[in-house]
Amino acid sequence: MAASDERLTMVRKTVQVLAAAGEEPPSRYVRPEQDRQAGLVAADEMQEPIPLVDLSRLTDADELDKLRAALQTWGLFLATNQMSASREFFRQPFEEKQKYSNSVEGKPFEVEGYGNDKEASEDQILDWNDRLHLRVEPEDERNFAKWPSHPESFRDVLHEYTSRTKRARDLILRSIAKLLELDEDYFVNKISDKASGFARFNYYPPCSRPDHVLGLKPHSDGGLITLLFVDEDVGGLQVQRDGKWYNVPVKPHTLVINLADCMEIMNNGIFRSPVHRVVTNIEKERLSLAVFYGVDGEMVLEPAPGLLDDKRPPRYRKIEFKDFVLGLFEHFRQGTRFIETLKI
Ligand SMILES: O=C(O)CCC(=O)C(=O)O
Ligand SMILES: [Fe+2]
Repeated sequence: MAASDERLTMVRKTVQVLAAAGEEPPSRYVRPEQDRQAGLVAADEMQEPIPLVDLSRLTDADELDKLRAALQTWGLFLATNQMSASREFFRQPFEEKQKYSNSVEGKPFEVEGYGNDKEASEDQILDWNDRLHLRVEPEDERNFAKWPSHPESFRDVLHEYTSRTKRARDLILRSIAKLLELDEDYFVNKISDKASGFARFNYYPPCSRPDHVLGLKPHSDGGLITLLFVDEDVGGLQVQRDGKWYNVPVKPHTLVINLADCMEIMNNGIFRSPVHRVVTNIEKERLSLAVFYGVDGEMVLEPAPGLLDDKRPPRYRKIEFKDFVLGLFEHFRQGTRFIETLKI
């Protein structure tokens, strides 16, 4: 094994451990000079705020209009909901969290579990976050060995929460189909009970150099839609529009819902999957819970035929979902977007 391969299979320290040591972020986390010059944390406040959509009123025309406006402008919107993300897991001692680790020395990296994102090359700039990543869909493929048993309520709360987010997913997919004048069930019928769903608990410790590192690098999510629950009083999520960064407002008991790349392809780019990032801060830790809903493993991704005609040709190449996933992870690590390579 080459020396560099050996280094990559070693278990990396979590960001939480680095932050607790109180040192400056190691060079592997520092963004390139050109990113830092632009001011890494800087973003504008939104002039017109993102609409707040009431999920229980999406049958009304005015609520649907709000959804359209939000998707056209930002690709994401806020939705009222209730659930408090549990901090308790990340507050436990390191050894306790390691029981659910995604990287055990000498074994291949696992997609599910606690730890860092996979490090695929030495030039990959790392993100200032630790995460717990768990499959929630299909329900019969959940790997409970990776689901924390402490706090005791963790499994029940996540199960309850994701049964609600799944209902919200279907409601939103139907509303988007309506806006596009497709059959209301077009997107819902494209996926089955085998469609994927992952919960990603992101933990961002305070960082001594917010001007040098990012909590999460610029990216768009890969699936259909993402339902994101963010910490009540700690901002950090920013969304890009026309090359500029904007702070996404923090509202208690509210979800941020954003479209993801598969949805952008399927709606032929009418509604985009927004590029977003997370910046760090010196004082406060931050937690978020993203539930990513995707499609079936066997699916072929392509723009909905009902949206195409002579004047509206397909803007994306057809691709099998399994090839899409491979491209997605490769590009995410490099900080680029695979969907760009599919544009016609
Ligand atoms: O922590 C956040 O606010 C955003 C998380 C995110 O974008 C992701 O997990 O893909
Ligand atoms: Fe994201």
